[in-house]
Amino acid sequence: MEQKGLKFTKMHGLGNDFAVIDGIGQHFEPTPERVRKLADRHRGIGFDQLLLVEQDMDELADFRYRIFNADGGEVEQCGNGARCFARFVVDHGLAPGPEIRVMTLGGLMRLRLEPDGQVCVDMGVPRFAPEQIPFDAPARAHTYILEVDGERYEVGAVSMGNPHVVLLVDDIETAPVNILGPQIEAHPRFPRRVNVGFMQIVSPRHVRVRVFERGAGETQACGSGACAAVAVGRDNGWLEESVAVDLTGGGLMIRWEGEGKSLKMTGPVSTVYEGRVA
Ligand SMILES: N[C@H](CCC[C@H](N)C(=O)O)C(=O)O
Repeated sequence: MEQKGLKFTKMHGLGNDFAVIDGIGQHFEPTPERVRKLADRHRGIGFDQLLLVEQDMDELADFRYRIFNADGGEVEQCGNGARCFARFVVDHGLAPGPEIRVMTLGGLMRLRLEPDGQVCVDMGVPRFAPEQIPFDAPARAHTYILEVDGERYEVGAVSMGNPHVVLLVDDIETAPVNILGPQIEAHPRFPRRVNVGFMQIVSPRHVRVRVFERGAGETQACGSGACAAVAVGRDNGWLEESVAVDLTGGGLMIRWEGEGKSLKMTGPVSTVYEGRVA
């Protein structure tokens, strides 16, 4: 008997949770209002982002990887989601793996399923030029002064395909994530808004990060935010090439050789359940 409703798989990367939808085997129109309704944690599926699997029309990649925030906006990148995307397409027989190339609005990414079940994502080259973030600043700098509600903050800014700002804090537990986060997310100097990361440096090889995500609020983990924190930290000479990043939901390993090189992120993936939604 033909089952009704949209088929989805609920997954997460360190508690950053997703509804993953096969847009090849079924039709799904990701309108902002439909995504918002599905994202509702009381009346819908509930998720931080919706990930949509599509064919890559210009054949540069194996798939097109589309990402929608809970607020309905389509965005350029999702690191934790990329790990779930790789697991999903192999588990659903859409690709043999272990290497998978995906095209996102932020560019081409290579994903690799590791023998231990983790996934390594080549997140591409971090982009620091203000116009690439985008960020309203006269020139590229290691840090900038951002005025927020009359206060001045020293921040780093970088694109991982999506825009990130990073602030240093002494103690991640007491970081003003939900006070400063929303204010900076919508700051006028970020024309496409911005993900707001808070980083405590424990050592040059170990940091703790929390992120107030653009279009989703604080999440238990943000893959591109972890990458952005390491990129800014390394760009300022505070961090070494391989860094362990502790997020609320767990840990990622980030490796970045430096300016102009690809940044790599490795971490776990979890599949929670399969479902259908009206
Ligand atoms: N909120 C992000 C998208 C999701 C990123 C995050 N979940 C990750 O793992 O990278 C943005 O608007 O750019």
